[in-house]
Amino acid sequence: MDEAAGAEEPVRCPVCSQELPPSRINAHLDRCLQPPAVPCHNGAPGSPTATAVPEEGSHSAKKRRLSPNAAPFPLFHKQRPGGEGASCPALSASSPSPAAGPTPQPEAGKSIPEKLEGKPLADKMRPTTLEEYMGQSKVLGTDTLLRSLLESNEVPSIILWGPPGCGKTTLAHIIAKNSKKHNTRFVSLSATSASTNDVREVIKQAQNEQKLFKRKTILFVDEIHRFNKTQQDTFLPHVECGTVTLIGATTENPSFQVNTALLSRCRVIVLEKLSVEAMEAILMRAVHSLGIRVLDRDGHSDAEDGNSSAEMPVYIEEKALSTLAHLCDGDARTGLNGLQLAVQARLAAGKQSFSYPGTKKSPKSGVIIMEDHVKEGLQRSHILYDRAGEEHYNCISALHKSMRGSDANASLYWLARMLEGGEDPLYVARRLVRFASEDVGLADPSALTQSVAAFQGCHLIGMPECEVLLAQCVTYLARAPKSIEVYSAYNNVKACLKNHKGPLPPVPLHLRNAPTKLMKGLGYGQGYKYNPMFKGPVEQDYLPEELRGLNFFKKTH
Ligand SMILES: Nc1ncnc2c1ncn2[C@@H]1O[C@H](COP(=O)(O)OP(=O)(O)OP(=O)(O)O)[C@@H](O)[C@H]1O
Repeated sequence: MDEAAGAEEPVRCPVCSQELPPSRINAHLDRCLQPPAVPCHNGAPGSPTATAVPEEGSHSAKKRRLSPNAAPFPLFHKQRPGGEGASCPALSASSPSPAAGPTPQPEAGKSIPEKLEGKPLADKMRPTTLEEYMGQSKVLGTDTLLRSLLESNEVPSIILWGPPGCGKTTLAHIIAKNSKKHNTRFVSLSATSASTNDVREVIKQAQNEQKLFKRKTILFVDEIHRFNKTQQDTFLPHVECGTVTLIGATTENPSFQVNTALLSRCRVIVLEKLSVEAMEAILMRAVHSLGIRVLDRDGHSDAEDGNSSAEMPVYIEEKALSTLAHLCDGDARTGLNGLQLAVQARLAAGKQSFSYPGTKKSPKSGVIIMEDHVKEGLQRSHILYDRAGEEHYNCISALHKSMRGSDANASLYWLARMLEGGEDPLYVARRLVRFASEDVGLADPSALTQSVAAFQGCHLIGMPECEVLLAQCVTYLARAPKSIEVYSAYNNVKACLKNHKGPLPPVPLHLRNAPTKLMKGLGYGQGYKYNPMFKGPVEQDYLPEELRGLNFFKKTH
């Protein structure tokens, strides 16, 4: 450490937050770490809100082993929830985060119900290595930039942008685990609940860590788009000077939601919805980890029937896994939670004898999870409504037709089917704007105002609050008088243009603007009758000569 430079700037004790000259910090730290607890609080017990655990074998780790009852050292051991120094829920820092632990293995000796206890299956199955991380080969494939940066531990500041459950948090944890090998701290914040002070606190600790132990800090900010401009600005200088390496995760387009200055200092990594194949691999890994046997179409199990001492073997149809992989819309959390619910529900139903349909195989005894059970295991919304598939189009069509038929009741039903199924409210709102013009049209021009307002309202407040805005607008549109006059007339004009043979007729000279002398000389604007100058109706043609007499409002298809 540069002592001379440090002498000018005091450093902060990560234990008690006291500011000290750098020359005194080591002695002070030794005192702070002495067992029994030496009160070195400066009136701010547990004030640092982030926690981290030291590297095995590091100086501080050894100290901790020597003094198990030492005063809380929030930088170096996990805080107890609710206890003194309990961390802000928005904030956690770790080396051994759940993700940084060992690869989830079938917990030997435990029954399936026991394995399903506690944390959600999706959390238990969170990959801890790039090898276990499925899909996303475009950004993480063998020859990609990100992969080589990660392998050389050159982690740049990045923004991970992708839909829910596609693996943003998981990737951040894998990066953290990888960096841990190179003596880097990992701190995570959730932008939904962290305050600007929390951010400042993390940055102060990162500065101290750098000064005292030359340790880098990776700061993971989940849902970074939820931070306001001031909060995002707080990171800026520290990202720039390398005090923290920022990994932000967002489901929203960062071009709109992340400050331009911050964005320009980060690489944006676009993660995609997980493919069905990746989902199948994720589910298969979970099924194997739980010790569930997979039955193929012929009723063959991937484990020998007689080789297990399990009292109640659990089977799952291959088809059920495939359906789950299709229905969860590339969201691994939804898929794994759906699997968990299906298994738990079938376990609760108890052991049964079943013969596998369509085969001559002898009946099996145990628990079987079939396609229908998996659908039940998924949230009901995911069964009723497959956002990516046909149901999306079926439901929007049903909504449109119900409103056109002025059936407010049915309209609300289809609206709810979509929203409860996780449809993007802005997609529905955009369709309503279109409907207001296409089907209500001039019979009630304020329908357009209503629907645009509903769209903006949805944009402002998001789900679930915006559902009532959409319900109001849908009811308004269903009850409104209908007119397709403008819609049909415009279609007639488009058809006329499309079917026109030869060059399009020129704009009549009298309708042309004549801003220059030359144009005037060419006859532009000549003979044009300026309507306000006339008391009564003005006789004047507005269509090109060859189209005169054509009435698009009357013309039928
Ligand atoms: N690429 C992947 N490979 C394997 N498992 C994955 C992958 N992506 C996600 N998962 C599983 O899904 C769970 C949820 O993923 P994760 O928390 O990383 O999603 P996310 O993109 O951060 O979602 P959100 O935006 O909702 O926070 C993980 O715990 C893990 O079990």
